[in-house]
Amino acid sequence: MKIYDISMPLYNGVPGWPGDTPYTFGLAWTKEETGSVNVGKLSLSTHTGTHVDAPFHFRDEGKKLNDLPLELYAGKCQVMDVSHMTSITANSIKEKVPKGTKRLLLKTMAWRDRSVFPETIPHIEREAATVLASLGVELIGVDVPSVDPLDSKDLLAHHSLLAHNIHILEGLVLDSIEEGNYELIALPLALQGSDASPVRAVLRTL
Ligand SMILES: N[C@@H](CC(=O)c1ccccc1NC=O)C(=O)O
Repeated sequence: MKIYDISMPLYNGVPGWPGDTPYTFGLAWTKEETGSVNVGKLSLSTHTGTHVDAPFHFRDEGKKLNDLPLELYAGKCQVMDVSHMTSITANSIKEKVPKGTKRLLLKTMAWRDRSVFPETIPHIEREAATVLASLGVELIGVDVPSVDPLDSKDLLAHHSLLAHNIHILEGLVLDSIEEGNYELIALPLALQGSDASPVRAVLRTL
């Protein structure tokens, strides 16, 4: 069965949220030093590359990563092309998303040059969260670093999605993925108490 990798490759210098901990990988021990093995060492933000946000990221009382069910991140999903939109509106969701969609990935194509952090991205409008919830959506994924505008302080989309119990997956790579139905697997690491986690996100055809 074909697996489509929809994760950002991680490498030294991969762009991250401005000012956040840079991603670095190197060898802590080399085979020459140990006589037997190479051993890598990572330094990274929980928001590195393709990642899930736990509610604790933007709400002190919010659930932490290990409080969230893994079922959210594995199962049937729909990919919807929104590449012509500057923001994701309630109407566009109403028109295109069938009732009963539990996981929805939005292909905005707004982050074209992945070697630099984007300057502007489309965001999800507050009213769209209400419509998403009424359709049964529990997980929303985007191919940009945030569901809010990058300079947002109130994080309206994050909060309105959470108010409807909709969880967030960010930084997907959907360039070669066509609209349609797939199986998603994007499991977070078992980071106890965390606000977020990088994931290896993949799609499989049904
Ligand atoms: N809330 C944004 C991310 C965010 O705000 C952020 C991510 C990493 C490091 C710092 C951040 N924000 C403010 O300092 C998001 O999850 O889309």
